[in-house]
Amino acid sequence: MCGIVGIVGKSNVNQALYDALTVLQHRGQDAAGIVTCEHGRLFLRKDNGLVRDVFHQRHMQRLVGNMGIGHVRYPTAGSSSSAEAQPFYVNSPYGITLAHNGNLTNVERLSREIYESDLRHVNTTSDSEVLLNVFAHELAVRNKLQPTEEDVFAAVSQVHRRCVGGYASVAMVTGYGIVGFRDPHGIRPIVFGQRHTDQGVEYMIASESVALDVLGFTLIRDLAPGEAVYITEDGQLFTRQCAENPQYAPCIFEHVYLARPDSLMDGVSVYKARLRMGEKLAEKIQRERPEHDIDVVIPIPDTSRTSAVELANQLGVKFREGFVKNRYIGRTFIMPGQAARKKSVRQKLNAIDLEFRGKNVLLVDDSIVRGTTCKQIIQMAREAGAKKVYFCSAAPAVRYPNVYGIDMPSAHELIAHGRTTEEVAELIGADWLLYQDLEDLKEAVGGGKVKIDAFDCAVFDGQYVTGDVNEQYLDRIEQARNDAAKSTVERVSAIIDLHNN
Ligand SMILES: O=P(O)(O)OC[C@H]1O[C@H](OP(=O)(O)OP(=O)(O)O)[C@H](O)[C@@H]1O
Ligand SMILES: NC(=O)CC[C@H](N)C(=O)O
Ligand SMILES: [Mg+2]
Repeated sequence: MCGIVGIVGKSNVNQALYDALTVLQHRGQDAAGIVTCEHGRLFLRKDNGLVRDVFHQRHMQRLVGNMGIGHVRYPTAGSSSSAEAQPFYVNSPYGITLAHNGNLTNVERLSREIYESDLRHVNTTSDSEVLLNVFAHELAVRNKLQPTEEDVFAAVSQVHRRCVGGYASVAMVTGYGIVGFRDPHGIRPIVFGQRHTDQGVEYMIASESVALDVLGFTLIRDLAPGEAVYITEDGQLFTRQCAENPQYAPCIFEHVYLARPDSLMDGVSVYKARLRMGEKLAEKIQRERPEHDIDVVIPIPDTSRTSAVELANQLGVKFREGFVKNRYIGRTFIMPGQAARKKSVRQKLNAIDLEFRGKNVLLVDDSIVRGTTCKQIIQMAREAGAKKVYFCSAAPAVRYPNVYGIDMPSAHELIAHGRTTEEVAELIGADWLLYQDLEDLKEAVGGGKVKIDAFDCAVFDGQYVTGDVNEQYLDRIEQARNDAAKSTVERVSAIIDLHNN
């Protein structure tokens, strides 16, 4: 779940891209990049780090041009090296740059095809560079000096035929325009919008609607699964369904954890979905423990707050902020290694002892993935003097890897994999543990005003919507991307810039 943005404006777009990336920072903290285009030339700055650390004034001054794209990265393939920061660039045809959120599941086959049939060279292990090369090849075979929207949409259609997995992407065709496209299952989110200026209408494509809001753009809509939007450099907008058999299956985990609550995603308010998750949890507690002895409900900041407030309301139990979050520490779950993740939970959250002393507390989190957060938090609650510590998760047990753009490649690193709820409760040290039911989560997200009846819920039910994910594939990514394997890749790839391991 990286963050992507593209803007076709009427004046320099560098500042707007930067601002949008800061709003999307929660989607990726490892690397950031912006490329702009002026008079047929590209200006690119990308590196490892947070947006505020990657772009200094001297970079911003050089990023000139009225159109550009940007990216914040949370790696799910290859390494975290700055060589794999995005946007990626290929010089032919036209000079194309691309930023990608998601993960391709047939990247090995595509890499072979690109080399053997398309005669293209890819130098990194990033699936996004592969995606870019497939798109570039499909545009190149149209054989046009000046590509039209028809050519761009035809290339996207071919991308859909060849690529499998999750991909929401923006690509800039130098001197011509910006195209946004979404995979035929709509797994990863992407929206577009517009704003009126004295010089004319400006367009923006982004991962989440919150980026549009903050920059004064109004949301036009989400891209449908398989659909593409193309905005020419002079501001004409075209949309086209480019997939043969699109099927809505957006990733439900966006609503659980990934997205900001103030985003509207596929017409659903993430905030409202999280409120409904709290409501459903309360109903489950009332069903299973009508005689509960909970004195206080305490959220684990940040993401679980919304569900926890509603849960407390419905139960009629006091809601208290028992943990204070250090606002200068980022999200723990999307940090690259387990050592960093473990250390930052303690640095990030501190307990207000008075809220725990002598009480039966119900701690609420949005999800339990590796169990890094809840184990430490439960211990902190006990040290703060809690009598009993109950724990509930607004999402069901995460038991299966994600292969579509969330870095959970290894089933064995998931605390609930192959374990019952009672076993997990014991491991994390909770007196009682309650998970949301999957049907309730689906209802919470898809049962509001806008009805969505299918989701990608693979991390909860092991059903992979693209139909190509089998045991061998899962074994391969587990070997390549478990925490131990990743740390070796990181050490090696940090040494050289253009790397090819
Ligand atoms: O079981 P785990 O592997 O620890 O993962 C789950 C935790 O990680 C996330 O929090 P994070 O700190 O990333 O971000 P937040 O501040 O948005 O809650 C999520 O909200 C859970 O608290
Ligand atoms: N989280 C993502 O969307 C990652 C995009 C891409 N697969 C990468 O690793 O850079
Ligand atoms: Mg959290």
